[in-house]
Amino acid sequence: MSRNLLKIEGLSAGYGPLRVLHEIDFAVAKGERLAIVGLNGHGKTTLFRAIMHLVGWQRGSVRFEEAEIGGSRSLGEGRRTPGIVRMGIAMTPQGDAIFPGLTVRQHLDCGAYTKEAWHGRDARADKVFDLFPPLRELRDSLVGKLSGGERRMVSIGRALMADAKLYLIDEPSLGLAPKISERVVDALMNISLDGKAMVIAEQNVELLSGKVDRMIGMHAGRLRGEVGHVDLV
Ligand SMILES: Nc1ncnc2c1ncn2[C@@H]1O[C@H](COP(=O)(O)OP(=O)(O)OP(=O)(O)O)[C@@H](O)[C@H]1O
Repeated sequence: MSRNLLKIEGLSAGYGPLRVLHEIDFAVAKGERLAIVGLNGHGKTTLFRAIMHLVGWQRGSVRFEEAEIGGSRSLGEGRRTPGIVRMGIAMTPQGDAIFPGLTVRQHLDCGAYTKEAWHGRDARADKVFDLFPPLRELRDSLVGKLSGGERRMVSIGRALMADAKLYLIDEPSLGLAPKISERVVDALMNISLDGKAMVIAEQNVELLSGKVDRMIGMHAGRLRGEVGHVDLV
């Protein structure tokens, strides 16, 4: 049995004629918290979107729990987005993708996508409230009325409602004041990953430095190996 939850080999992806990712290789082990760090526009979001099968095109191998979910047409079931979510990958998209007219609790319920997650949604919501205490009070508030930090908590909380084994968190600090970003990141570090894993895409390296297990740099659609923050620019 492999200790890798996710293994990516030779992944290229893009939109129409634009190639954004170039032959990416990396793996994420069970229990690991990994950061993909790089400046805006270098392909972090596209990497997450390729894992979820949401890019214009992709080729190469993406294996999740040893099952192929990558893009080639010959690879069969499990490679379309709903199937990938059901297999156990949950993404918090960049910019939150919230619905202003829904309440906090309604958002959380949206994330309970699988049958098991839906049946256990009250207990799961309770765990999200333990992780993000301000949301407990705000459970019946419309998300459109919340602050940026509270909305980020809702967006991350929604991903935690799925019955997922791998969490992809895209730019948790985006648009937030430094203190709030730190609070959000601390919460991410407190999520228990027993047999699960988390990948965080971020451009603020300082925020994650010393907190995640491993950091890989991304530049112009290529991974640059493990980095300290000095190597990144
Ligand atoms: N839907 C799309 N159609 C065409 N080009 C796109 C699309 N989404 C992203 N791109 C292009 O792909 C490149 C990589 O963008 P991507 O969003 O993956 O980078 P990123 O590192 O996540 O940066 P950011 O934090 O700004 O999202 C950019 O040149 C961007 O303009």
